[in-house]
Amino acid sequence: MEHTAALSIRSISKTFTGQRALDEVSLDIQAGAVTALLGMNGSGKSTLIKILAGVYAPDPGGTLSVRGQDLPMPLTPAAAHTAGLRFLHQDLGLVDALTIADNFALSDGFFARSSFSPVRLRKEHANVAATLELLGINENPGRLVGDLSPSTRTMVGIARAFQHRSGSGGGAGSLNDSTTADVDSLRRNILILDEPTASLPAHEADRVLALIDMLRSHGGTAVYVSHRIEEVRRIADNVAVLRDGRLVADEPLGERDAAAVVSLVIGRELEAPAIRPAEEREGAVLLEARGLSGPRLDRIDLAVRAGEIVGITGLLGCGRSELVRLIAGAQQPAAGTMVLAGKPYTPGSAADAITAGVACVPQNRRRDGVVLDLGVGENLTLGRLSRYTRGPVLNRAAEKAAAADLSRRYLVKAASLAAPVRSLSGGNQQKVVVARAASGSPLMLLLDEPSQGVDALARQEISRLLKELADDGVAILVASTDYDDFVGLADRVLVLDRGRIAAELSGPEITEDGIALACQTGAPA
Ligand SMILES: Nc1ncnc2c1ncn2[C@@H]1O[C@H](COP(=O)(O)OP(=O)(O)OP(=O)(O)O)[C@@H](O)[C@H]1O
Repeated sequence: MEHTAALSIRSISKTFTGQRALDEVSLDIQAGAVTALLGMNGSGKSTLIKILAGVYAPDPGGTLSVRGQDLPMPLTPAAAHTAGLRFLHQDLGLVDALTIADNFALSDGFFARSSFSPVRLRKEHANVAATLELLGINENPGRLVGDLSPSTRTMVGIARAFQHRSGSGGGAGSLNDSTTADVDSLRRNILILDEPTASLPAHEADRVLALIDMLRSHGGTAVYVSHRIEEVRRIADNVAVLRDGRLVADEPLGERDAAAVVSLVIGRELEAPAIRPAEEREGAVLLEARGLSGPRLDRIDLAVRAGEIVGITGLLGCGRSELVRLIAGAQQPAAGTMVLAGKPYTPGSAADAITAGVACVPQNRRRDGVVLDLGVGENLTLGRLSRYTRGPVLNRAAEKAAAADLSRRYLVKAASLAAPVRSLSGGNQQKVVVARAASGSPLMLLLDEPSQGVDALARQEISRLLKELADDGVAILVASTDYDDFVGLADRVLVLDRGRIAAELSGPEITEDGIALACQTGAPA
């Protein structure tokens, strides 16, 4: 393994209005190794990555160099690309309606030309096939991206980042030009991934990690952002930690266990979660579903008691999210009935569900969970303004105080309550969604992948607040593919398999390994 710096970051700072997101960050990224870039929500990871990508200009004074060569500052996206910096952002930037090969061509500016020439098309397909093969991706370049599994899409996104144009001149687009990747391009470029596995189920994430492993075995260099500590332990050689915009650790991962990595990130030890006494879970049945069916669900019977926390998990396509959507009124069942608090429950929309007392934290927070251009405070109290009005008059002070209280309890890090949600880090946006859903005094709270992109401390805090809600009698249903979400939180975990409940775990059976096994075999460990 080489030990030179592939990328040197020197004195990089970034100030947004009213907020210093990065403060004199200096860091060497070792060549031929995977560096995990860690930090709590809002610590500055994405800001640093956007500076490396040439998307944000840093404050004057900092420098960047790749293999000893200074980069022009402020960096442009084109100069970052020329220097060999390659990025995989969370939204992969792939077009579902196009084939893998067309997506490769699109990013390289070949699209318009290549689509009309059968000769070029064949050649491009062969090149794309070679690139996929080099990275161990067993897919036909002619397949539509929309038909790929989530992990394959991510892997295709990585492969595409490594293509480079080679050719024998004749100008861009000549028949001898081609896009391809070879071992040299894997070694030469630096791959920077911003939470590539955040929305992938654990077993799908494994495939992406294996690909990064393979990249390293070819001598490749990667910077990897993740809140999933087990992944970091598996993949990283080095860890660099940002806290409040400052670099506070830059060292080899060594033999650190998960707790040690977490304390490096949060700056102290994470306390063990409190166990809920059993008597808290003995409420009356609040929601009862019978024969609930939909495109992915097959006659589900389910009862959730007041004060109970029930987990729902399963492998890809098991029907987990559909179950949440049916109960949340976002989708209508093909068959089956539901009863909520003793009354028939047939929500025709999410608004109906909320009126009936069922609140939901949806999976896609940017689309369904927050209004990005409204302030943090307004998002927190959205839909609940009647609480802060007397007659026609809105009591702004009461609304503000309620928003401030929620923001404090859910550890939302924002410049101010007036800051638009768009300016928050991903994890902090998620905390706003959870806080709002939980604050409306629901009878039942549904959460779909609640810890996506949320740091370890906030995750534990959300867990603690969910337990408090359950202690107050709220029925809670948590759908997740991150089995760690259930440990120390759920009273029961239901494992779905092809639309049916295949296993149920409770009490001490609820461990990451126990759930993983039940997901694979359909039976509790
Ligand atoms: N466009 C922006 N305008 C104003 N403030 C911003 C903007 N982008 C980021 N910030 C602020 O900069 C800080 C760092 O945010 P950043 O997105 O880099 O965090 P992060 O470490 O990537 O967090 P997460 O783990 O939640 O994704 C945050 O306090 C955020 O509110």
